[in-house]
Amino acid sequence: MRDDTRLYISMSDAANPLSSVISQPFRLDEFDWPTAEHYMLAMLFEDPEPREAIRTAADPAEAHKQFKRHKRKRRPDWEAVRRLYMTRAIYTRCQTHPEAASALLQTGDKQIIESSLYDYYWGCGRDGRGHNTYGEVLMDVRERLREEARTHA
Ligand SMILES: Nc1nc(O)c(N)c(N[C@@H]2O[C@H](COP(=O)(O)O)[C@@H](O)[C@H]2O)n1
Repeated sequence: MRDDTRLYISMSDAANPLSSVISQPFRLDEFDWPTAEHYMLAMLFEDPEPREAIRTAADPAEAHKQFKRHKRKRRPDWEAVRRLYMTRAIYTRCQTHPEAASALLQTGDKQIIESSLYDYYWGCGRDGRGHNTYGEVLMDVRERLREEARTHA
C-alpha cells in the first residue's frame, strides 16, 4: 500500500537533490566542498592530510576510497560529532543553492527516511529499525529553513 506520509530516499542517488552525494558545491570552514558527502567524510579526520585528500577527490566514490585508505587515523570522538557535521553540510548547501532548499521544503511534512539495507545509523536498516539519522538531519534542516522563512516574512 502507498504511504504518502513517508518519503524514501537512497544515499547513492546522485540525481536526488536530497542526497548527500549530489554535486552542489558549497563553502564551509574556509574550504570549498564538492558535495556534502565529501565534507562529512573529511570531518572524520582531524589530520589535514586525509581531509585534503578527501576534499579534492573527483567524486564521492573516490572520496570514500580516500576515507578507507586513511581509516586508521579516524578521530576518536566521531560518533559524538557526526550528526552535527552532516547537519552543517546540508544546511550550508541549502543556503548556497536555493534549489536545494526548495526541494527540501517541497517535502512538506513527510517523514524522510533513508532506505539502507546495511546502515543502521544514517539509514533505517534492513528491518526499518535503524536510527535514520540522515533522514532526521534533513527534517531538522527543513524545520530551520521554515523558521527562517517565518522570521523573514
Ligand atoms: N548509508 C549512508 N547514508 C548516508 O547518508 C551517508 N552519508 C553515508 N555515508 C557513509 O557513512 C560512513 C561514514 O560515517 P559513519 O562512520 O558510518 O558514521 C562512510 O562509509 C560513508 O560513505 N552512508
